[in-house]
Amino acid sequence: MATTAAAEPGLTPPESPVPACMFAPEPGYGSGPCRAGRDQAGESLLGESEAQPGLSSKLALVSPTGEQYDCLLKDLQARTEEGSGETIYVVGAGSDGGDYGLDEKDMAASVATVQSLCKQIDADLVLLRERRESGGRVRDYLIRRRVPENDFLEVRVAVVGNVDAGKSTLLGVLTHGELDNGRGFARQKLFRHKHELESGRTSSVGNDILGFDQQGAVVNQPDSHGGGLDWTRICQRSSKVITFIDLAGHEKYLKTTVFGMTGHLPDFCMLMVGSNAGIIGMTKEHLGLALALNVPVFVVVTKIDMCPANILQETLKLLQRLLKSPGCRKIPILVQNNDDVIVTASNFSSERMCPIFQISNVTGENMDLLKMFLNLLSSRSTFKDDEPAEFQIDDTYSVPGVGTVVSGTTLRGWIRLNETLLLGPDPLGVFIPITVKSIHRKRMPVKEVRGGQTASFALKKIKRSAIRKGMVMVSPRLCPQASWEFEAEILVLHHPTTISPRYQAMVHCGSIRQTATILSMSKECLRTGDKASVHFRFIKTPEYLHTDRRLVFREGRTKAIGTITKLLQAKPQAKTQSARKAASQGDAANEDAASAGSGSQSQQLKSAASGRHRGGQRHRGGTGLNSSSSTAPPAAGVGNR
Ligand SMILES: Nc1nc2c(ncn2[C@@H]2O[C@H](COP(=O)(O)OP(=O)(O)OP(=O)(O)O)[C@@H](O)[C@H]2O)c(=O)[nH]1
Repeated sequence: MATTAAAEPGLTPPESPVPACMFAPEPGYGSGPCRAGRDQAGESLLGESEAQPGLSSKLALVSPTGEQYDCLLKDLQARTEEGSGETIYVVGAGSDGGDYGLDEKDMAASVATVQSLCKQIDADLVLLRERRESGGRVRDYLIRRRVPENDFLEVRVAVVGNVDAGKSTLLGVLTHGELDNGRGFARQKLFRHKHELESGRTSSVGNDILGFDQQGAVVNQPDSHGGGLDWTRICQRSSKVITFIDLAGHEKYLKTTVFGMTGHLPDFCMLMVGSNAGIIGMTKEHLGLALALNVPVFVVVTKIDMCPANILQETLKLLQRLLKSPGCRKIPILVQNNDDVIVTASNFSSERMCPIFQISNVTGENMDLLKMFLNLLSSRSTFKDDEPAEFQIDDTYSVPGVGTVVSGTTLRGWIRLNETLLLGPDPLGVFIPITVKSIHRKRMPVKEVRGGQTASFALKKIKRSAIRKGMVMVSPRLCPQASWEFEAEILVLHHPTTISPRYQAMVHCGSIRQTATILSMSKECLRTGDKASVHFRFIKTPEYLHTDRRLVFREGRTKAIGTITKLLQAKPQAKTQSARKAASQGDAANEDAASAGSGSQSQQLKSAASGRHRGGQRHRGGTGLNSSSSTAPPAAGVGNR
């Protein structure tokens, strides 16, 4: 990964930054799914008649006919669905090539129409900006659907960057609302481990939340005594919650950082760069990782309060050069005002645009722009109501008085309280039935979660030692199968010599993190820059995989990225001692669950253990049964800081 991002600086001459206005948001009614509605509605809607302007005109919202109104409504519905519950809507700018802007009367009539549309879909309208164009005023609105009580829109942002770039400090400032003193004051509130407090280095994957209300105001309020955050209160008051996945900047913790980027499924990646230090250490590595996983990146340049102007300019120049280089192919945009925020946020999920913020955690300069941008980000995950549930586990806990708790991300479908899902695969590839005892979203008890949302589940009658990161809980409808072996198309980003069969490295895929051996490949050997189809085999336990999922394959300085193309069932192999041990532990855990289970659940369990839900076969394997070292989260906190 470093190679993709790293090799190019110096090759591409620096160019002047692209102005944000080149990417102005599309007019509220001029594009997108409305087209279908318009086509159905026929020519009369598209065509501009003397009596009634068409939907592509800037006057479309002034006094639409019934038919036009229905079409506008359909369009808005589709757009809010696509934007996971929200969209940016422009009033006063048609897409018919006419001049932009409305006079006061037409603007008032148009806004009344949009308000009426919003009422129909139970959404609110928030004015983001108003500008003057040749024909009058143009306004950008945020339209956000109201969420039911105890629900909120969720966006995950991975925070990466080199040591001392100011990651933890920025999160402290954003989530606690107090500026830093330049000597580590703000980050104190976030540290999880004693050694992190002493060294100031982040070593594990941390979670912090920032809530926005329907109007876009931050709702976080640290309590006046301990300075802690009441997550439940934040979630109850928020219509959108940003979860920051705070990842370590030090090379020594790169494995954890990769896990955070693959396993926690971020919607976006916030790459932090210290303006005085520039693009050093792990910056390119982290950028390369985000690119490899197709996660859109925005950059936050910190410490502008203490950086001489010429050094800041140099850092920005190198950053833009790096982002534009053939390995990245991004369009860097320096965000300088509210207009730039709106334009970049509306186009951000396109993956190509890369907004750059310049902030100070000490003076708070430009912090409002960053907050506004975060409020406008929409989740990239799409959700279909009828899909079978799938949840990937990224951590396990033993919570006193509660029992075994797993945290992770719901990939699709609904998961409801007291529902029975299949948990697995164990070292034998078996999935066992498991009942969801309670559900928390950001420490808040809820009755259900759906695709795209992170959650923690307290599970009935299972020991924590029987669960490991990378396992899944899925709907029985999926009849899950575990795979020991798979094929992937991979690209070697870096290897000091050549890779050949029998080479072993760590595969990261979602929350799966396990060493795999290369059994065969479509080329004799692979060097940096080579692409090939490669046949892998896990060394410890089979895993639940999907085709088309991205993976990262790495060991030391060797890095490759790829996509799974085929799942393979392996032939049985002689059981080794470690496999026997793992199997016996697995069986013991299953028996625990079985003996504790009652009635139909034990029955189901028997059928599962007898191989009904068994994927793969009996194979050699390691102890696989959880060496997870996570500790119980404090109090009711389940799965989060
Ligand atoms: N003057 C100034 N100091 C800052 C700013 N941001 C962070 N700092 C200081 O920079 C130091 C490092 O900040 P951290 O937030 O610990 O850096 P980090 O990127 O989280 O580092 P790791 O956790 O080790 O990856 C701390 O002493 C902060 O007080 C800023 O904008 N201005």
